[in-house]
Amino acid sequence: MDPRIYDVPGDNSWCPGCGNFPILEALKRALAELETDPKDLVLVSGIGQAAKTPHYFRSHFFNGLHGRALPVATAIQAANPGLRVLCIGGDGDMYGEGGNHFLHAVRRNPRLTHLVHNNMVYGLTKGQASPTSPVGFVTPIQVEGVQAEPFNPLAVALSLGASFVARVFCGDGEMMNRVLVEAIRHEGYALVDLLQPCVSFNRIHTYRWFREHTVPLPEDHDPSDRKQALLRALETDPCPVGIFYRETRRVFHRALAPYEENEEPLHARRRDPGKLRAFLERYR
Ligand SMILES: Cc1ncc(C[n+]2csc(CCOP(=O)(O)OP(=O)(O)O)c2C)c(N)n1
Ligand SMILES: [Mg+2]
Repeated sequence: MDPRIYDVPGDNSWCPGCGNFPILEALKRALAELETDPKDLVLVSGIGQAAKTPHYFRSHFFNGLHGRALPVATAIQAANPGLRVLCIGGDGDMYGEGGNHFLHAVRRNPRLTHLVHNNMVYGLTKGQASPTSPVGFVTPIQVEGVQAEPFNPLAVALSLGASFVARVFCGDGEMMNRVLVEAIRHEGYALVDLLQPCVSFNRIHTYRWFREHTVPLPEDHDPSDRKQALLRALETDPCPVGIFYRETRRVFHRALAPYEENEEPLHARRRDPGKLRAFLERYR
C-alpha cells in the first residue's frame, strides 16, 4: 500500500526540523506496510504538539482532553475490536497529565499502540519541564533547573507487566520503521517511547545529542526476559534503543468477559436493543 493514502491536504503548524515529522512519515510507512485501511484505523490523542498528529493523518480520530487519550482509546478498541487503535501524544500528555491512565492501561493490556513523542519538554506551551526532563534542565519556569528525578516510562511499564515495550530515536528511520511495524502488529498494549528533539524549546537534546547518547540494545538481548529488559531500561547514558520486551497475554477486550470467539462486538449489538439489553444483563 502507498503511504500517501494517509496524507491530508492543508498546512502543518510544527516548526521546521521538528522530530514530529520523521515520526509522522514512519508511522504512515509502517501502517501502509501492514495494509491498514484508513477506515479501520483510529488515532486518539490529547493536547500538545505531538497530540496534533491525527490532524495530519487520514483516518478516524478523536482529539480530546489533555492526558485523557488512553481511556478513550481503550474504550474504542474494546467496543469495536476490529479497529486498529493508536494512541498518540507527548511526554507531558502521556506521562504527566495522563500518568495515572498510563499505569492502568499497562495493567489492562488493551490491544492498542501507545506512541509517546518524548522531547523531554512541554513544547506546545513553550518550554516548561516535563516528567522526562533531566535534573538540572533549566527552563523559564524551572529557572534553577529541574529538581525531581526524571520519570522512567520503560521501567514503569515493564514493572507493571507491559506486553510490548520499545524505545527508538526518531533520527534512525530504519529502526523506527521496524519497531513501529512490530508494535502496531502486537496483540496487546504496545508502548513505543520515541525520542525526539524539540528544535525550539529544548536546546540540549538535539539530533546530535540523541545520536551520541543512544545505543542499540546488544545483539544478545533477549526480549522475552522481563528482568533483563528492566535492567536495560534502568540504563540511562547511553540510553538503549530497540525492542526491550514482548510477550503474548490476554488482551483487555477478551478479559472484559462477553467476547466469545464468534460473538459480535459491542458496537454491532448497539443496533439491536434486545441484544444490547442481553449484553448489559451480564453486568447486573
Ligand atoms: C488540564 C490541562 N493542563 C494543562 C494544559 C496546558 N498544556 C497544553 S499542552 C501541555 C504540555 C504538552 O507537552 P507534551 O505533552 O510533552 O507535548 P509536546 O507539545 O511537547 O509535543 C500543557 C501543559 C492543558 N491544556 N490542560
Ligand atoms: Mg513534549
